[in-house]
Amino acid sequence: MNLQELLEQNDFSFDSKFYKDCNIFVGLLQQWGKVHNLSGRLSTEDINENILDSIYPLKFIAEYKSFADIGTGAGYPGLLLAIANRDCKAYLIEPRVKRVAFLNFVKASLKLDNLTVICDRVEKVEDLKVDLITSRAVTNTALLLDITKNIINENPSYLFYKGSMLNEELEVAKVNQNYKIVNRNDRNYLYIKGK
Ligand SMILES: C[S@@+](CC[C@H](N)C(=O)[O-])C[C@H]1O[C@@H](n2cnc3c(N)ncnc32)[C@H](O)[C@@H]1O
Repeated sequence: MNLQELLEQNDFSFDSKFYKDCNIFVGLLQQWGKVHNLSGRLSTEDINENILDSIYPLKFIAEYKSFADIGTGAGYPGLLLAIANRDCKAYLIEPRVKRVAFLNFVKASLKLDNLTVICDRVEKVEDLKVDLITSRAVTNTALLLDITKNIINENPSYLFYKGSMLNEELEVAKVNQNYKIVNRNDRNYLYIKGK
């Protein structure tokens, strides 16, 4: 099944530019990934599944004008969210130089003018305020809430891509705001909504 069929099966409808951009991303990741060990699985099928995982929350999260993705690695989820919505300001925060070089290469190749890649650990980032924080496979919820304090607007929302340990993490993090968990296969998306 190709990417368009996979996404349409999940009730998404994107224009042809989105699919063209994604295909370029897939090709670049497969080229760079072999040389630089950017991401574990590089088959088109695995990358397509990661693309779906990255953008799936667009079904249920509220609109946002800006977001920062913490620890984007080879692109998930922040790069795909930036491709899917070119009207919002996207910041990808990633300290590893080779990964940052790859993200900037994709940015230039796709002319993603809405995207800024920051080569640093999020704790060290200054002079940035965003509406939404996203993160997948970086650290636990409590720590994510703590290390992103510097870069949030007054009413931030959070979207964390989690697995099965989410309930324990929620207890530790003492999340008592308005939140919801959306489940898809082994994935639990934690969405903490700003006021
Ligand atoms: C396991 S990878 C996950 C990459 C991507 N989010 C994914 O799901 O495929 C974790 C990434 O987080 C980055 N990272 C770790 N600590 C970080 C921090 N404090 N601030 C920003 N990025 C961080 C690492 O460099 C690494 O690329």
